[in-house]
Amino acid sequence: MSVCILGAGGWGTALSAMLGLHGRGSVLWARRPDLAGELLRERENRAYLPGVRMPDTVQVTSDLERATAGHDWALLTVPSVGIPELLSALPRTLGVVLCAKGLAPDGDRLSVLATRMGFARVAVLSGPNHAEEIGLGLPAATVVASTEDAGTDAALGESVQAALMTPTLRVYTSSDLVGVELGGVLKNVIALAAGLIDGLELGDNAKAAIITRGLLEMGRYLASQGAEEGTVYGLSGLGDLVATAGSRHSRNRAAGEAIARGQEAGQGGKVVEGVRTAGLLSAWAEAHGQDLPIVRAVARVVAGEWTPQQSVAALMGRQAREE
Ligand SMILES: NC(=O)c1ccc[n+]([C@@H]2O[C@H](COP(=O)([O-])OP(=O)(O)OC[C@H]3O[C@@H](n4cnc5c(N)ncnc54)[C@H](O)[C@@H]3O)[C@@H](O)[C@H]2O)c1
Ligand SMILES: O=P(O)(O)OC[C@H](O)CO
Repeated sequence: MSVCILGAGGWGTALSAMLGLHGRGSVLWARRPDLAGELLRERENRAYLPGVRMPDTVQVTSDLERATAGHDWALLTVPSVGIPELLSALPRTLGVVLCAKGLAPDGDRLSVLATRMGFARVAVLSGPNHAEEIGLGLPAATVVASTEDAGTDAALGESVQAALMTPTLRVYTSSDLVGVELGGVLKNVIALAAGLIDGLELGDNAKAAIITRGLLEMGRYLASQGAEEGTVYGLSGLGDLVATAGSRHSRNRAAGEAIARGQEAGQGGKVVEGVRTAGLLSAWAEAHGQDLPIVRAVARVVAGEWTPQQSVAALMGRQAREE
């Protein structure tokens, strides 16, 4: 069985390479014909995932119709900003597995957007999964969530689980689409905050505090959106927060560190989802009278309204309270 992967950045490339390591086939769609040509020639994605070989079982194309032909569902591995455009070009009968850890332009979940656009079979894939490690075949676990609610299809999750489960990737299913999807979205913002602490050299205690209080904030937001209570403590929540906030691979953590050091937040053209997410979530919290102080602090820093030091002072100066 060949897996259709739409998006040839780090994540799409890693999944195709991982499947190839285990003798499984895939077709990888790159939006830019020049990138598709380079991947076919070099068998390595030097811009987005250097050092990972793409086995011959990976087919590459920049033709979307050719990529999806004969496939019942596809993994969508482009950044969240590219999801609306990609969805609009896909047949509504295709099952779509959303892998981006970001929000739609209006702040909605990407799965809500997909359902609104007429897709009846929607799932999300999320977990502590750095492309740099998955692509090399290092062991990892992830979650695919789908549900019968809102017209989506629970069976899609099981198909994805069967297709992606290999000796190096353990895939769990979940019926909590909201919780799994939002865990990956929120953890990027908290990882950015952890990076600010790294860049300011504030120490391990501060980092532990931001991760722990950040997890609480994640749980608060997930609950407000109807997620199940335990999901934030699973792979897509706590698991991904741990993997990201302490990682040398994380672009979100590294962006926070760079900002605190007065450097450019950009990561060589690679997507840093937390920057846009922080603004969207902070605006939501303000509009709904919700308390998301770490999200707000990160949003203000990335918008240039606060210095990193001001964000620390704001968080430390909050009113005394019970844990
Ligand atoms: N890199 C990881 O370890 C990892 C792991 C899990 C999930 N994710 C998520 O997957 C998504 C993609 O991340 P990535 O690491 O692959 O990004 P990346 O920065 O490595 O690459 C982005 C790719 O998407 C392409 N692209 C940009 N805009 C596009 C558009 N409008 N339409 C089609 N293609 C477009 C770029 O040309 C590039 O090929 C993000 O939401 C990220 O949070 C990443
Ligand atoms: O590099 P980041 O910060 O986008 O994180 C990558 C993955 O989401 C980790 O699970």
